[in-house]
Amino acid sequence: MNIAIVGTGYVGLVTGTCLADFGNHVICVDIDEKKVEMMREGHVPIYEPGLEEVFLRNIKANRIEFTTNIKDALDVCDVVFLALPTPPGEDGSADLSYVIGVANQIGELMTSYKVIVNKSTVPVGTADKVHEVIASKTTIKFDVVSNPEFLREGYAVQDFMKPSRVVVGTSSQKALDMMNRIYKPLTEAGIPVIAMDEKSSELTKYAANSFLATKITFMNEVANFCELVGADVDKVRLGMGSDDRIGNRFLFPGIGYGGSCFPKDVKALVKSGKQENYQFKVLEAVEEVNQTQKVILVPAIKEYLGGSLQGKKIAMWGLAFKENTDDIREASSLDMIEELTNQGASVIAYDSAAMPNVKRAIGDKIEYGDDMYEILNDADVLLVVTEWSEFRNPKYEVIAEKLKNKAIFDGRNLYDLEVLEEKGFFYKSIGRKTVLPST
Ligand SMILES: NC(=O)c1ccc[n+]([C@@H]2O[C@H](COP(=O)([O-])OP(=O)(O)OC[C@H]3O[C@@H](n4cnc5c(N)ncnc54)[C@H](O)[C@@H]3O)[C@@H](O)[C@H]2O)c1
Ligand SMILES: O=c1ccn([C@@H]2O[C@H](COP(=O)(O)OP(=O)(O)O[C@H]3O[C@H](CO)[C@@H](O)[C@H](O)[C@H]3O)[C@@H](O)[C@H]2O)c(=O)[nH]1
Repeated sequence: MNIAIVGTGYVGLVTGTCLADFGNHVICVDIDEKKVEMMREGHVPIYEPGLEEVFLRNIKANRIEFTTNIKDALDVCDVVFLALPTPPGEDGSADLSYVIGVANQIGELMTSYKVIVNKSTVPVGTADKVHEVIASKTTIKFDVVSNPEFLREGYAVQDFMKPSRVVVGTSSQKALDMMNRIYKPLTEAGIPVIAMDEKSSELTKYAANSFLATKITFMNEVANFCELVGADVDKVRLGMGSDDRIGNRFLFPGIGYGGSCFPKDVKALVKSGKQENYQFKVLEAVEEVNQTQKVILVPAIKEYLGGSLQGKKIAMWGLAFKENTDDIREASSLDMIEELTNQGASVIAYDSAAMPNVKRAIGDKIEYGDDMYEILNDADVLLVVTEWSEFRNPKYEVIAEKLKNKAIFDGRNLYDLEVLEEKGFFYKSIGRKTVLPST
């Protein structure tokens, strides 16, 4: 099948590359000329482990091409996926201007029947809006489908190739048949395609992300309570998660959820509720708790350092919102940097992937280092922010030798309490006993 992908970011490029790998001919469209040029030259413009190999394989097989001209794609493709940004507007609702803008272009330029598939995360009713916009520009037949994407950054290719399900929202049997053809390689591997109406499909995406954000936030509150009563959240997590009605995944407490999706999607669902005079009380609380959780270690560092952060130097391991990505959107690192520097501390950070993005965002507000151990020189304490594997088994002797104080504040619970106790560190993590040095 000939497939167009409009918007070649995380979702679009992964979708396009994987659909090409299923044997389709894919044309990727993006307005960013630099990005298109890079892709034409065989470079993946985003940091996504595992993507380059599949990308290059399909370029070599001439199954994927790139253009800035949407007309080129519309002339030859039967199915047009929209993978466009839907950032939060000023009031928290999803900004649909990219999606509606491209819908207008499609209406003006299409010359034959098309299935327009919306992969962006959009509020309930967007498929109807897109339908209206296109229909106002053309008399040619078309269908609009909602097909939300559930991939995670850092695991995007495996999530696309082996999702737990594919959700397809459409009221057109013809469009559903085409979607079933596209996803046949997945259904043949036992992955269900769940068909439903457009609105239910659109809401499924927000409900899934909001539920996962709630699950994490609930565990963060349990962790905070564990600290007050002397329980260990890791044990509570195992005890709870073994009940398969609860499940072990997304129960890891930490320094709040970030990224380009959970924060914006929770906000957008709260806003959609308000527009219907409905108050999502649980989600409002989730947002509030998450904001506090992101900086929860700052007062602990301040207390450890004698009640003031003025003139103190904090070494930070990790800046990305999670491991395996260079993405810093809504990353807890940024909230902590803001809070620490506002209180007079300086920060020196190391992250193997996210430093260029942080430099672009906040420049020399902090210092950067190329070596995870060198940034510890003369720092007062170590703050672990992202769960990159390279931080999991560090050289404790080097940390102890370089830091002014043998103190680690860990937002990801990476280390064993017993090991840190034996090594003589002060060690504060989330929802577990604080390890105090014996002397
Ligand atoms: N990033 C994720 O992990 C993820 C996962 C699931 C769903 N989503 C949703 O998918 C959508 C896209 O997210 P993303 O992270 O891929 O965004 P992104 O910002 O990485 O990519 C969007 C791309 O669209 C391009 N673009 C903008 N306007 C355009 C236009 N008029 N024509 C052609 N291209 C245009 C941009 O240049 C950019 O390359 C959002 O709604 C997001 O919420 C994202
Ligand atoms: O047990 C957990 C799991 C995650 N997180 C945090 O939650 C955030 C989001 O993590 P993750 O879900 O792995 O990353 P995303 O790439 O943002 O993926 C989410 O957002 C995407 C965009 O909508 C969806 O497609 C995915 O299904 C959904 O998992 C990060 O800050 C993580 O550190 C925790 O604190 N504890």
